[in-house]
Amino acid sequence: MHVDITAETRLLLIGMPGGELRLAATMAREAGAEVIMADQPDAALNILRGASVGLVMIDVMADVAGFVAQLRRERFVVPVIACGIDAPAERAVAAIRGGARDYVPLPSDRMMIAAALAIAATPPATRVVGNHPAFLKAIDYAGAIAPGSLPVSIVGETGTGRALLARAIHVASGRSGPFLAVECNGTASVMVEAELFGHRPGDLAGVPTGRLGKLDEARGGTLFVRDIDRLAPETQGRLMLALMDDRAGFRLIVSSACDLATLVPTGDFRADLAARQSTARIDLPPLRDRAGDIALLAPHLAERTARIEGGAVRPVDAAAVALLGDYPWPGNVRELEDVMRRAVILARGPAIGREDLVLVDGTRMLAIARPQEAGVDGLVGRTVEDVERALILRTLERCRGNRTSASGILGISVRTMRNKLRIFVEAGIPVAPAA
Ligand SMILES: Nc1ncnc2c1ncn2[C@@H]1O[C@H](COP(=O)(O)OP(=O)(O)OP(=O)(O)O)[C@@H](O)[C@H]1O
Repeated sequence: MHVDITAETRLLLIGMPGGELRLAATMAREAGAEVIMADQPDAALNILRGASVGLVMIDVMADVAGFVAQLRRERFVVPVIACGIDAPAERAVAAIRGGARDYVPLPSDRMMIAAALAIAATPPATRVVGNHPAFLKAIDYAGAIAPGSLPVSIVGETGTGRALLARAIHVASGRSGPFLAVECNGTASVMVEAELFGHRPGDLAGVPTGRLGKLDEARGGTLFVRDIDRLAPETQGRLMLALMDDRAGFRLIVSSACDLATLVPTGDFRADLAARQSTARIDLPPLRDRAGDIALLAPHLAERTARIEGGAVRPVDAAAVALLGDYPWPGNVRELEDVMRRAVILARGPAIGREDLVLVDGTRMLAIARPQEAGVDGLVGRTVEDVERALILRTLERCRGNRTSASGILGISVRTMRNKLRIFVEAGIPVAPAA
């Protein structure tokens, strides 16, 4: 089972009292997992109003759709997974249609259920792997500023390990409070506001109850705001006001795709918030710029998934590492992690080999590998313009339409890239849609 539970790990389980699920949850809790239990969706909502939860698991026989609808009404952003023991397939389908992110069939053995719940409620590993000089510089700096409460911004492309580093800073800081995360990218601003600031009873139409915001809940701990460059201007203002209050009592770490200062002149980001948050800025390099780290990361990620999700722990052979090093990784370490998760399942031999490496759409990495011998000779006879166009389109395709990653690989600005693509489109040449 893989669930991206961002930074929080507290698991809320909704299951009938006396049922197998509840008994297993008690066992998982006794073994040290952070599991909160509720008998009914209503009781679960009450818990959510007062405490942050990273993941909700709900018995598929409960009213999943009704529960998810109420979560939306109250603007909660939390993944909901339906689960059941020998449940009929229609219930699972209905749960997904009702808004559950996934359905997880649980084993019938109570010990096994307890183990599955314990995994879901285990904090993600904070081991940070890599030894490229630019990466080490970032890690050393993070270690140096971890103690205390200096505001930190972590700048890097998606999947470069920004959340992992934020958590590592929190752990190294020794702060006793919780580590809580708020996601800005792809989350409606009303939802982000509710997550950050909570609301009082009656503030939301049709919702008589109030709810605690993460700003209050993070007291004594760390609040991690992911992709803060996507935060709406009004919310930036509210956040800045809250931060000016001396009693805030939490450390704010943010991640963004670019240096916040560069967004100030265009009016996309508040100057005061950018300045405050840039007290310490850590730049995480994209994976393609530290391809040497793949030799360390690939086996680490394969072993981690094998241990968490089950599967044999196999080494990664040298040819596979070479093939991985040849790919541009638009999704960075997260994408590599996903490739290794599939490889753990696919591998049959003594080691993970090239044939076990598959992209998200099922394309084998071997099939798209750059022919090593083609070289410049193969280009003789073609015009520079023609070769440039082919290179741009192919790189864009490999980056699945992501303009920023493709232009980074090509060493041109996003603006130049967009201009070129516009010219291609005008000439009737098909261009991969923006990711
Ligand atoms: N240097 C690293 N060592 C070990 N694991 C890593 C490293 N960098 C990233 N990971 C793993 O890769 C995955 C993605 O990392 P993370 O969530 O921190 O990325 P991110 O930059 O916050 O991106 P996004 O916002 O898209 O999630 C996580 O599972 C994380 O544990």
